[in-house]
Amino acid sequence: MNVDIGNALDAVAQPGVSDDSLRRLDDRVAAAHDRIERGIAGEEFGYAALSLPETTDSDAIHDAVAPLADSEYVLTVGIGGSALGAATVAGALGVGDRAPVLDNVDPQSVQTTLESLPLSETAVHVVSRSGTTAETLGNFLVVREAMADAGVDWTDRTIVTTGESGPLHALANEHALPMLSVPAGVPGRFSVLSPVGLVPAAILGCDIEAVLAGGQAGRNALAPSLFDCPAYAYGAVAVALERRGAHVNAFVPYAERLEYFAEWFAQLWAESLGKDGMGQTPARALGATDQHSQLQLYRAGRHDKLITLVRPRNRSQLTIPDTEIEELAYLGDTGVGELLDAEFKATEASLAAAGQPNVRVEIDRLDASTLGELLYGMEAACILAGELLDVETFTQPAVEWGKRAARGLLGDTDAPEADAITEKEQLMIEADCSE
Ligand SMILES: O=P(O)(O)OC[C@H]1O[C@H](O)[C@H](O)[C@@H](O)[C@@H]1O
Repeated sequence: MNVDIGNALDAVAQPGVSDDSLRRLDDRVAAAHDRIERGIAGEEFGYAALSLPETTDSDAIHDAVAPLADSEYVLTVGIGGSALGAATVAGALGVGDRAPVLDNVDPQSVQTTLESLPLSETAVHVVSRSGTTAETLGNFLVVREAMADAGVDWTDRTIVTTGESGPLHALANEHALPMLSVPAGVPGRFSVLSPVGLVPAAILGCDIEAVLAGGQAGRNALAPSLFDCPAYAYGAVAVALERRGAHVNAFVPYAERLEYFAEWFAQLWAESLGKDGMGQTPARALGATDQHSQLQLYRAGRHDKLITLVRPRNRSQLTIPDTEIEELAYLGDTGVGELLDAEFKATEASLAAAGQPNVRVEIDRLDASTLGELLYGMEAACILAGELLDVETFTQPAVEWGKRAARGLLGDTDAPEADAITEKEQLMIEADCSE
């Protein structure tokens, strides 16, 4: 993974970072790196995520999924970090269409997904560290019922990844289900390089060892200077730009297989850094598609954004045939991939010409190893950013209030937050549809 921060310098962009600021910031990066290395060495909560390429036991994953190796599909039932990692890995490795995810409680979507799957050929991967997340457990109970209705013994087709205790752990024990662990000390959004993110890919025959090797390459690339470490360069520049007014991070992969990666990054960045009145709002986009929608805002809107452009340097080609249409002759005999690369470079230059700060994140080509390096790099960048912002990177207390209010609405009497719902301030504006 390489990172080009040239278009974030104040010679190009406003807000921008000066050479002097980068050098001063690098002293803080060195101190943060020491803190991170101590956290990794001590297997401290959160920092333990950066040991996963070493601590994840891929043999244990293969052993656990062996009974499901004949599956044509893997349905992941989870939410947040317990679903996005799996979707990101499967999508990036080209098996996303065989690895659907139920990570929302939308009845139409759940129904449509279940009706679309041959449940007798589908492995179900239920993922929840706590084992109590309402959306995940609610969906799982629906999936289990659908399997029974289809005459499928759910215990033959279900694998569980969960914490060391809790209702899901107990259920797996009760029914002798294959079970793997959400690594202790690793928040869900940082757990992709563990069974949480790797089980579906393993069932579908992907090279999870190569993903972990890529993660290890990311581990080896950590260094006490942003000028020697792409991940730290990205994290440090993102913080420097946020401090100068870039309160949005528009994350734009130029590879369709990285579309879920943007979703994964959005949770990682928002849930880790959105604290104490700080944090960049992730905006997910896709190149080249969103050049025809959001680019207008990115180029001509407020200078309150960092645009992160992600691309593989090498990609497959698909020849565009010659055409008799004179105005389109320039397309003839080029490749679709070549067109996408041209649009990437043009968009990058367009943003720079408008003084909008942007950073290029590049991998050689999109494969299992570079995916592992990219995931690891963004995790390390996020942890560094958390150190520089001095926030609690690995917790997410703000998400708990709404959960309690929802449970209160559904009858959980220990949740006074629900009262706020009935006491809502109302000013209803209604259309007058009378003729
Ligand atoms: O894995 P679980 O315990 O089911 O948690 C699933 C998700 O929900 C929580 O609310 C957090 O926001 C996420 O960081 C977590 O990944």
